[in-house]
Amino acid sequence: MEIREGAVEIEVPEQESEGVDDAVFFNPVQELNRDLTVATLRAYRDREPRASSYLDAMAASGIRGVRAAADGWEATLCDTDPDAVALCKRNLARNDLDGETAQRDVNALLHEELYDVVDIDPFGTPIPFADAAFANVRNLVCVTATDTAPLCGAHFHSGVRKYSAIPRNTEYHGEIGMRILLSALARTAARYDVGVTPLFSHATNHYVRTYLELDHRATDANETIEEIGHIHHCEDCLHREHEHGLIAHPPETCPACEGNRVLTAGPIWLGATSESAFVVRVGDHVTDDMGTAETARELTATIAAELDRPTHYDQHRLCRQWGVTAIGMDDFLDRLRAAGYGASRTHFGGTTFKTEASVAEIRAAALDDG
Ligand SMILES: C[S@@+](CC[C@H](N)C(=O)[O-])C[C@H]1O[C@@H](n2cnc3c(N)ncnc32)[C@H](O)[C@@H]1O
Ligand SMILES: [Zn+2]
Repeated sequence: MEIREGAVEIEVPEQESEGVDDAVFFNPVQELNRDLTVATLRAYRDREPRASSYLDAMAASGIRGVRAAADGWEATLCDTDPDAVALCKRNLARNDLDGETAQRDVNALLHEELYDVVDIDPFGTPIPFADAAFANVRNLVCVTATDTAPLCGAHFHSGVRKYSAIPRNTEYHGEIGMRILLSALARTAARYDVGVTPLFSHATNHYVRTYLELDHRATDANETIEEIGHIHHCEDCLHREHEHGLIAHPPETCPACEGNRVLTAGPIWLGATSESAFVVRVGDHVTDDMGTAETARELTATIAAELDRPTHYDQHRLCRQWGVTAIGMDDFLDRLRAAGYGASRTHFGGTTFKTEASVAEIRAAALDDG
């Protein structure tokens, strides 16, 4: 079956063959992820014009690598599966594009060749590929993680094992998952004296995606580690606070309600998960030939406007807690702003928001009886 994505035409396995064990993988639902990848690579080239080589580390049909090659990247498409590599070759040829292919374990390839950009898009967790990527790549590491249940704390022990961190299943679990992933990636990079700056990160129910710019000095790695710490969350009143540092000092009781059901998550990434100006550029590089252009533009606009805070709130969850009726989000955010607090929507959900106000301050500012 042929499909068109962006500027290229790609042969992909028939959808009916999904149940066939050895079919080359293709997921049409990841089109948004791929469109945003193309836009991010364009924005990144504006930022770092010397970056030219792109490794599609787990290529499957090769759709990412082919789209990057069509945009002028020197693309290498790697997969362990010989059928996938054969399909990658056909898809490059179908679009008259040059590009290398490699039937290799990408961890081995990364230790032999130097690339400016690597795209890690595995089944489940990316952690088995993180060491080779951070030890060897020059500029940018793009990562998808589809194991959201371990990341968010829904599969607690699996999360602890894979990410060497304690996740917590709070009402902002999507953000916890993103920050647990960033923490594990940042700590891995630091082992190679590499610092990371998240340029753009987004989360859906199905996956987390992040783009990390690398800096190759020990001092950069030290600065990265300073962005790591812990979040303390009260299950009784939803108060939360954070502290930087690798050692956690959880309060014995909640400072807001004095309850004793305080959960601690970490080590977790507390720094910015995206760079706002860069995300605006990503949105500018979304083009009308992309099937998800509208969604991609909306998502980048929302993320670019998000306040830089380590957790977010959900108005509906708070209102349930307080036994009051929720109001429209615009009104709700206006009330917070009128009371002097910064407030923004987030991409984690339609009723979610970020603010520096505490739960008690939000209640006072946003409730009619406040
Ligand atoms: C989720 S799919 C990739 C999807 C593809 N990037 C896309 O956008 O459609 C994961 C691929 O990784 C390949 N793979 C698994 N382990 C690998 C390894 N160690 N090195 C290279 N490829 C690997 C699998 O054969 C599979 O084709
Ligand atoms: Zn409390």
